[in-house]
Amino acid sequence: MDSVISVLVRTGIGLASVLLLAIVVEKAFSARLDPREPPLLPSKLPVIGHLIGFLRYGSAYYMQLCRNNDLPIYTINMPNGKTYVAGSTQIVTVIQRNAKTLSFDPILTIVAERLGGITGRHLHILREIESGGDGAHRKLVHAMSPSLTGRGLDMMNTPMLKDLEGFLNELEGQHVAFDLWKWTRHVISISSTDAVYGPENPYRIDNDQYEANFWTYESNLTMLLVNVYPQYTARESYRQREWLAERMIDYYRRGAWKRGSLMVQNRCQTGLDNQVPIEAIARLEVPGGTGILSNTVPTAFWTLVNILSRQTLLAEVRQEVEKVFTVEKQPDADAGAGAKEVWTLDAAELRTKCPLLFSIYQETLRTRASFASPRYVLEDTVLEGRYLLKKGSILQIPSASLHNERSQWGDGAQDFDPYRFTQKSMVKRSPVAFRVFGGAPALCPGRHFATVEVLCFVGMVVTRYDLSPASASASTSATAVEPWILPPPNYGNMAASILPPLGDIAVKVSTRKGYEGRKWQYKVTSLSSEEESLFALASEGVENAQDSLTRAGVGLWK
Ligand code: HEM
Repeated sequence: MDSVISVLVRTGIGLASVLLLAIVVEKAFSARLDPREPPLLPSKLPVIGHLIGFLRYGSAYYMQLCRNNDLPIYTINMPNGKTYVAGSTQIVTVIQRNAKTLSFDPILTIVAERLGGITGRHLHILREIESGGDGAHRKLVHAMSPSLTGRGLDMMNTPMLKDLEGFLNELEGQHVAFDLWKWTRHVISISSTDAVYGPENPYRIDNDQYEANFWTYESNLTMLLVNVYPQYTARESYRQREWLAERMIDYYRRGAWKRGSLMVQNRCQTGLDNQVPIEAIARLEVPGGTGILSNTVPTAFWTLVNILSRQTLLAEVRQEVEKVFTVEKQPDADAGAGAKEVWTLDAAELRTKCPLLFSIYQETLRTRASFASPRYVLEDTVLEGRYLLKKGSILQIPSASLHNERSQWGDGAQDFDPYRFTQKSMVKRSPVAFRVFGGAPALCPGRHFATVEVLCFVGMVVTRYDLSPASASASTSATAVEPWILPPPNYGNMAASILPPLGDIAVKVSTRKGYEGRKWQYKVTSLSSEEESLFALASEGVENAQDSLTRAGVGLWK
């Protein structure tokens, strides 16, 4: 008994000492804060309180802090140093004007080293110039943008849509319940990566083994990012990373990249021109998979279930999308002397003539985004003449707090309103209020590709099929009707800006009555430059985007 008491007493003294030490450190930290720096936001548990919040909720934690505080920008104390959190459109507008000193590039280096496993001389070549490197990684990223618009985009859309066609045809033969999340993940993973990597797509290796290993790696990045002897502390994801890297190195060494998309070719050629060894180019593709897939897959999933779970909305979307199909009769051997109807969905028309579907897509992104854009402060920077950001600190911009700002989105800012982007809003909105694809200097180059893919996937699924939830008890019954219960987001995922669901969602599928026996296909037509600017969204030539959207009658901005 005595020994139990003495253990309790010792533990109590130990905890009290740790707490005391933490309070002293926190006090010392606040004393070091320059009065011009954003105000300090203490955590309930000194020193590690914010870290615990971050580990629990990921980037969504920054949004929660913003929601509970009225400050446009503040400072929090993290074990790795000072972090500023900017959560108002007003301050983010100013931040974007300071893109030279508030840089994304050191983050690219962290990604290359910790998530790609690149070290030594190879890392030095990639590292940002401001930290003494050769700056090649930024060049590789810049090389992507031109190949993800115009002809390069069409070249990727063609195989991606061909794959979608095949996967969606297979659903006709699906007579047992299946997990809608895992199915969507597989369909989008293979369709996207076939488009990116071409006929020798590594994701298809060994019966899609690369795909399976990639998702295990992707969902366990935290300890790799922490980077303390990752071979021991992040054993599983470290092993997956190396396995994935080996396959990518093989793809590049064989020259398979020359048969891939313009995006892959441009990246690789730019790397070679800048003395980046082929092994390092290949290794970058491992975390590169998170760029291509980690947001597109959940966006496709949530957009789809946002529609399927609302019967009236589903009927409206079907009516809208059906109008853009062209229908032709084709002689059909299976139908004897009869002819088969061929229903063709033009990807460009879907993008420009379906304002409701496009609105639901944007609203899904707005309400589901939980990402914080990280920026590294390269030089002391003063915002609005009053907030000093000190060199060497990290700045986080949680998009979700901008997406919930009532001055920008009105009283229903937190509600999912499928019609939000179809109307001319009465609220005058800042261009940075919608920040799903980030902003200068790191605006997402893949947004056009992702937009086409998600709209085409969702538009075709809802037109062809009835999908309904199947509970475990009724999973094989064709008649039971279950209410949709959407899974919660997985806050533990560090890779995604649009969080994946936590858990399964079993559904059953059948071809819609009256829609059987048709042939379904997509058609790729190029976007006009005006149409492309529909997808410019936030921050990319903000003024131009706003003009084009207004001309096109899309109520994104006012
Ligand atoms: C719905 C799908 C997608 C969403 C929501 C999304 C979102 C984002 C966000 C929030 C950022 C960070 C920007 C910042 O920090 O300001 C980003 C960057 C990036 N994304 Fe995407 N993304 C999507 C699809 C894609 C696709 C399909 C690709 C590639 C084909 C891609 C490639 C990239 C790259 C390379 C960057 C880094 C840009 C830079 O450093 O300049 N993304 N994306």
